[in-house]
Amino acid sequence: HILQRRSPKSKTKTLPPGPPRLPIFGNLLQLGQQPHRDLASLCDKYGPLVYLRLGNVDAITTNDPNTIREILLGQDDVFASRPRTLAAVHLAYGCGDVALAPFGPQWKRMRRICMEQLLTIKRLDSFSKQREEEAQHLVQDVWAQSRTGKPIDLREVLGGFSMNNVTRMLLGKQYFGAGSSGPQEATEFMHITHELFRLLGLIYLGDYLPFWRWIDPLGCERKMMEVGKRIDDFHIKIIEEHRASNRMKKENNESKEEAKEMDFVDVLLSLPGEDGKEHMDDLEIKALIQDMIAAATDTSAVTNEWAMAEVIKNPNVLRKIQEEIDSVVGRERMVKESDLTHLNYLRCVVRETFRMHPAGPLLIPHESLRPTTIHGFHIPAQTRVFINTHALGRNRKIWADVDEFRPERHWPADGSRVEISHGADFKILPFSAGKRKCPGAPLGVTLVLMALARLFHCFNWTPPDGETTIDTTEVYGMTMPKAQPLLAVATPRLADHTYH
Ligand code: HEM
Repeated sequence: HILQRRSPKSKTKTLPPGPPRLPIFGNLLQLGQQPHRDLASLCDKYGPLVYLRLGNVDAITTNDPNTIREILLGQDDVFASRPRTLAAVHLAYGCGDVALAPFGPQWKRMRRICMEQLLTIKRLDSFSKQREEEAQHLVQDVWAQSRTGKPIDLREVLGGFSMNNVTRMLLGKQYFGAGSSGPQEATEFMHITHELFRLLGLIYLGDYLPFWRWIDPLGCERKMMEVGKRIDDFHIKIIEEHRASNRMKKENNESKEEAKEMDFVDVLLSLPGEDGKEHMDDLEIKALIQDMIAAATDTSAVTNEWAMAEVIKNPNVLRKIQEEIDSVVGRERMVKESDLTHLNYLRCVVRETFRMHPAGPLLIPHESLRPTTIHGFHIPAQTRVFINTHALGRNRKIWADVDEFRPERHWPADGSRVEISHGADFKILPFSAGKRKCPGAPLGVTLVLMALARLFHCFNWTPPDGETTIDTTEVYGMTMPKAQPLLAVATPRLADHTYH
């Protein structure tokens, strides 16, 4: 399968194998509505490392653990950049954030703020009470809905759980429920966030064919600008509200210095800026607010919905999860965060969910900073890298019965604690690895385990009346949700007093 290709700059170098391409479009038209599946078929046909030409952009894709390890760890310094896509420019403050920023001093500074100021163990611990309240709110919401006997929309319930956890930590307020500033603001906020994910996930032709931007028949770029502006209005309002509340606190001599009282926006407002400036630029603060909301909410909500869908489809798995929680926690109290490390079978369920439904099916695309070589093949500078984690989890060379949801396959022979966020073998990669790996993995894992533990401990779950199974069709996006929201019937399984 090794095709000799000539790149304009390096006439004799051999690019990795890949499909034949059309003039101008290259291989663009070979990617359809499910690009992760199209890219997987190309790996089946051409091998573990495939070269594509997408319009005027060089690209590679892989679903192979050793190649992924080489890209993300072995050559981390070459592949740690991001492409400046139009969505990133219009929706992430000109790539001034962390997640979509090209490699360089600005990304390093923003990433350091994330790691050393926002997502520290101490800071995350300081929000454990809020997370506990949100878990209780989730159970009570489902309990109240279960009394009607009607199917519950789990997408709505789990989306609210993730969003509330994130906004309480980030903004100090709940968006859905008693602490909300009003249903209209919450709905608008949720709507605009969904629109943001949709646009960030698009493979927009204008990124690959410059002439396309002149035509833009669906008005994509205009839409990106519109959404970017509406989100910016939200961020401006958030910052103004915080400044006003801090001024009032100062006038009343109240101090917010205790770390446990500071939400993320307060922390950012208190940090010095670059080059000796007293404060960070508002643009940087807005970009970080944006990243925290975008990176934390949908990823955990989508993972929870998939886990619930697969478990409801597999009643044996549900029974085993419940047996484990009953034996570790009992039936007289709710699951607490400190229980989560002891729920090894549930941890296998989450690992299996990530194998089949990774929240970032192509991670966030990486880009090479300079020319390099992988497995002897030439990779030009500025090559876009699609690490196909969806296809990695379904790679038949490394997994058996890939379409079966079987948590037992992750059970460690020595009975040790099941690791969710990383694994040396690179056979699943839910949070990536290397310089760009997810800095929110510990929080993400906690949000996922907690919601699942509570919902499986407190309720029995069945598909809606008349339906024997759960549809697991997916729809491609930056995170990849089920095509249809998950509906299921909940029946309380603990004594009434336990729920209050
Ligand atoms: C189940 C939950 C989550 C999953 C599955 C997940 C997964 C990912 C993945 C796959 C990436 C891309 C890595 C790469 O391109 O190599 C990423 C990046 C990122 N995630 Fe998460 N994530 C989750 C939760 C969170 C949370 C809770 C936060 C923060 C509060 C967060 C913040 C970020 C940030 C800032 C980046 C960009 C890192 C960079 O480019 O330097 N994530 N995440």
